[in-house]
Amino acid sequence: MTKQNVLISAEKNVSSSTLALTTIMSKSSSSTSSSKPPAPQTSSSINLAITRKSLLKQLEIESGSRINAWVETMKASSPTHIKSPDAFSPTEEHRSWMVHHPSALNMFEQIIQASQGKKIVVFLDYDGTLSPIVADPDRAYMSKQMRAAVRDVAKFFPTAIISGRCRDQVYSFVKLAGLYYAGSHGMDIRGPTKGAKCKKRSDQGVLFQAASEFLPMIDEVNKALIEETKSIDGAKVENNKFCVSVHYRNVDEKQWSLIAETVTSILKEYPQLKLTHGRKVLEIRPTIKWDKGKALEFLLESLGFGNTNDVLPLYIGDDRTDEDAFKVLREREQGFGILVSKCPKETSASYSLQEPAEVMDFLHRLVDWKKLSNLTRRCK
Ligand SMILES: O=P(O)(O)OC[C@H]1O[C@H](O[C@H]2O[C@H](CO)[C@@H](O)[C@H](O)[C@H]2O)[C@H](O)[C@@H](O)[C@@H]1O
Repeated sequence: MTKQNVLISAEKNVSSSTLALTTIMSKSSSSTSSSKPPAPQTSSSINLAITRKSLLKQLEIESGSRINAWVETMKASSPTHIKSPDAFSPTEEHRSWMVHHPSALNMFEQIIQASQGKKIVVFLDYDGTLSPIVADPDRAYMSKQMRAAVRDVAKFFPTAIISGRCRDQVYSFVKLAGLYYAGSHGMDIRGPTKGAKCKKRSDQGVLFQAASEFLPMIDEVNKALIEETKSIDGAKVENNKFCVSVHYRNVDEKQWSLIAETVTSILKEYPQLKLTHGRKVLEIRPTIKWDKGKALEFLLESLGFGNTNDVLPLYIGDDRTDEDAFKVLREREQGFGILVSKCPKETSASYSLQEPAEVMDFLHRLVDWKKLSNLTRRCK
């Protein structure tokens, strides 16, 4: 919807407010009609015109400032607007951030120390964690080396991938059967399918779907978003089954407010859906209380670690939506959140890694440590 359309719908609202106001005014004038002469037509019309004008102005300001707020957040969450620190000369801000969120590679010994007597469970986000961020979401492939690292980790530790993407899509990138997959921001969870020969792989082993009743609504919104954004150059709508992503990475920044307006005006018709921010993407999701943090808790429960301290969950992710999982770990005082980021960011994670390459190093170290400790145990 264009700005003009937003104003048209605002005007519709004003018309009904004005109508209500007219009714009140005419009621109050009729109740006093016996004692007072009706107000002259001209003054009433002038008053109404002024009220209508100021209401319209007010609505325009409110709608405009809401869009501005969205655009500001879109800019703030876009890497090009964040000053990327030089790895060799980090800024003061970055240095002090690193004090609070040190590198998980440098803190590896401490992490292992904390895992003594506990079972490590590994949770991994996909985009920006296992695969580098690229312009085309359909081509966000993970490297063979990364796949091998994840496969090795899954041999030694229960491992889950929790992504904003549709579960089947993540599986088509990762292609590893021995893992748990939680797609659509954790709303669609499937267990490992290793060894199973089933044609309908995608339906097999489904453990939980938190938002099945939203499927028709998500489909409808997806179609509306495709239709309304098709004239915006570079915009891309991705159907993630229980949620929808509207990408603006390839949209000219001057058009970002148009994207925000279009999406928010469609969502006005769907109060059961909410809008959140990702990396140059607007994400439309059901308002249910389910997120990556809930998915993490669900998976721990399914693995038999719901009510025990014998577990050390490690969650590695780069995005705002991963913060829900980092918060859960903080609240449970269990395990560690590891944020993948080159820039200082507000986060509930304990540690940091700079990029997917460092994530791969971290996974290798976990595997090497486990192999060595198994060997040492056997030799005793
Ligand atoms: O939870 P995640 O696995 O991190 O998924 C979050 C979103 O990731 C994808 O978009 C992001 O990665 C794209 C490929 O690198 C990039 O082009 C886009 O700008 C990023 O926002 C995915 O396409 C979305 O559907 C996910 O919600």
